[in-house]
Amino acid sequence: MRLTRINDIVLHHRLTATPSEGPVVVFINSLGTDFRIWDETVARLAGECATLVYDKRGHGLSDLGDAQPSIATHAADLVALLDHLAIKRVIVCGLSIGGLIALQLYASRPDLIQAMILSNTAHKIGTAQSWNERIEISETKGIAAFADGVMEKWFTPAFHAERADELAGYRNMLIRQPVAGYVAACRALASADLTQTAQRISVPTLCIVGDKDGSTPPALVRALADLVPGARYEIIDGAGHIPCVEQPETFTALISAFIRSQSSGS
Ligand SMILES: O=C(O)CC1=CCC(=O)O1
Repeated sequence: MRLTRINDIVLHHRLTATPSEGPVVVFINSLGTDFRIWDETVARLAGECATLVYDKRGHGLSDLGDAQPSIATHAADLVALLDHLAIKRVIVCGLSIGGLIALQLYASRPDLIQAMILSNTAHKIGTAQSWNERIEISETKGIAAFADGVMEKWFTPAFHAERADELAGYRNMLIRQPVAGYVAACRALASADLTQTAQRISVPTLCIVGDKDGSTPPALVRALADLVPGARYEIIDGAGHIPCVEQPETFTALISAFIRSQSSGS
């Protein structure tokens, strides 16, 4: 693990050893999570490609900074992190708000992106009203006031019934998230619309969604895939909003095949 000052904030990140060949895949986490959500994916990809995970600004161990960050601020942080690590080209995999950051990275620095994996995300997520309501409850009552509702969106009923310990742990991850960082991300989401960027993408793109995603449902992710020229669209059965946690084997198999197809050019 590394803690590095970038763009005037400390960013928490971890780069696995770079194999001599093969791409670097960078993973961008979702609202209210930190980079531990990628643990199973990173472990399964070991030996196949290098992986970079990091806690975006205001999440996990990373600082928030003084000003309200936009999606563009988050993308600029990733540009600076890649620069710091001397990484010139990546396959970017963004979950939810992480997908918006990936799209923004493409808008500002397409030269850095070899291919994109957009998991459980969309060109626009929620409405200004829905995010403002969440901000208000976060600031007045705390994240715990709506955490159970969020868990219903993140994970399927089967996960709730059969994996109670993991559910408790991920609920803890959400409610221990600093409110200021959470609210700042909600504000960034409220004004983000990456529709035009999605329409301009000219790198191979894979869109993934859980069949029971309550935050970015299949129809919304399908709409994103329809915007991106030539994008592939895959549904993972038995997953909610965070398939890398709920169905890591299927999730990794999908992205692994996509990564291999980038190396072989198929
Ligand atoms: O918390 C949620 O509802 C899920 C979510 C929306 C944007 C994001 O990053 O996570």
